[in-house]
Amino acid sequence: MGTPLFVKVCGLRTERDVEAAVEAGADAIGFVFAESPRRVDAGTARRLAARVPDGVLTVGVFRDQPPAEARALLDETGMRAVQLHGGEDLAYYDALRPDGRTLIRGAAVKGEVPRYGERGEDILLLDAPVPGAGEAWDLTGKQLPAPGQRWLLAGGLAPHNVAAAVHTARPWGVDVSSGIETSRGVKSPELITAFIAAARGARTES
Ligand SMILES: O=C(O)c1ccccc1NCC(=O)[C@H](O)[C@H](O)COP(=O)(O)O
Repeated sequence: MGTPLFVKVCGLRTERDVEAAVEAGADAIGFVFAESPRRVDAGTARRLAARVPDGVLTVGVFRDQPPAEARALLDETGMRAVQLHGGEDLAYYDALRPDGRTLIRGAAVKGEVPRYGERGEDILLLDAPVPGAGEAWDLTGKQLPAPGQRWLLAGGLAPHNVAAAVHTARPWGVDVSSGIETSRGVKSPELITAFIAAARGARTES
């Protein structure tokens, strides 16, 4: 059996969905503060994050928002990690680094695959060009991060295809949003549970 796969579920907005994710064994739960149908306000995020046990990362997701705005929301809601999903530069990462939160860099694969560590990130999340759109990117011929580097495969994953994607790409972890929804922005506890089980099953077999 290899290293356990890290599983992040993103864009949760209800207690029911957070409970399903925790119960199923998610490693990280993302709360979207960027412009999105999945966006949550600070009060909702704080209330939901309070239901997440210490061992599970709570992740605030941002896209090109001023660092001061991001820091204020992260502090107010008690997030343990931050995911930057826009064109944030090294200076932006450096501004948040002293806070001690896990830094996740959401990077779009458009041609060449972005390299791990270019922003000093703890985790690199490789995604399709439009985040949260449920679209996969083509892995064919891509130079993926080296084994042992902490990177998440994202983009169009779902319970029915995550195992095959893990076998092909051999990521350190996976991230999902659209594939655990019944309609845009509406998560399904059953799909959350099925996704986490399918992802974990894939790594166990490898
Ligand atoms: O989910 C969003 O709406 C979103 C909006 C703005 C920035 C980031 C966003 N999501 C980031 C994620 O981590 C998604 O889970 C990831 O892009 C995968 O999405 P999907 O292809 O829908 O599974």
